[in-house]
Amino acid sequence: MSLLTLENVTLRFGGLTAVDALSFAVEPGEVFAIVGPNGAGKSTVFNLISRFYDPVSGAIHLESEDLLAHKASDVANLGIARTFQNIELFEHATVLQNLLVGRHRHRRSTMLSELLFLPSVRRAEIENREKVEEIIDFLDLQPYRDKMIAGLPYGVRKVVEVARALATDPRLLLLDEPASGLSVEETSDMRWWIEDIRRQMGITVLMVEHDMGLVSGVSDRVLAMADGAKLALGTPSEVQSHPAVIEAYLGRAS
Ligand SMILES: Nc1ncnc2c1ncn2[C@@H]1O[C@H](COP(=O)(O)OP(=O)(O)OP(=O)(O)O)[C@@H](O)[C@H]1O
Repeated sequence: MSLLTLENVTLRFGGLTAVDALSFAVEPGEVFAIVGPNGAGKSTVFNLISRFYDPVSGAIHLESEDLLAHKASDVANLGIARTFQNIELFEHATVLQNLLVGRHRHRRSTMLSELLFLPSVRRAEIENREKVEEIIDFLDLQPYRDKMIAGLPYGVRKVVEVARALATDPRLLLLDEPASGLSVEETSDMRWWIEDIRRQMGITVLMVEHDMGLVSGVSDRVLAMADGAKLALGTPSEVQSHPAVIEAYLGRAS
């Protein structure tokens, strides 16, 4: 069974059809990229999956779970985590604190049990700390562990955002332009992080990305969109050589 399925999903902003009868499925364990010119509808697709927007028609499933029956606040509990195009972290908190916030959904305690600091609360706290330390090590964030986000270089913040998403223990990780604003070297590091997240953590990755080097290097399959609709779907090389894709990019450039 596919991990994520979109069937005939349409979303309009007033008269503009931002996503137009779009269907695709993401298989467990794959890295799946969505590419397309500015305004193609890529971020809107992420916002639909995250339940920020309600489609006017169509269906979205996480395995057999009807995502449209859930609110945005349920999405993390279902196992979907995301990063944002414009990094969204708590600026005046440390890396460690930001990651612990990411663990929030794993807190099953009540306020009373927390006040009494019951053994179950203590155990959960230790488990959360261990998980967060594991992610800090995994993404080489040890040197920044106790640093405030506000003072960190942009490239490090991008990695912290990925770390915070991983702290929720997702089955599906949505990365919104993971390479935007990164240097060539940082983009290459990001490629290896994505590869490791898939291979070592077994997490399925769905990303929106403009950097075709990163997309080709790390993706199993690519969906190319324009004007809210599917232009092509296949391996990176199939999609890059697809006439409709070439036309869409050259058309916008000219
Ligand atoms: N909240 C909104 N209200 C109105 N129109 C919107 C809204 N969000 C997006 N749009 C429009 O919907 C279309 C798709 O936008 P979207 O941001 O999904 O594109 P994108 O492919 O992610 O572009 P980019 O690569 O520039 O981020 C665009 O025409 C955009 O102007």
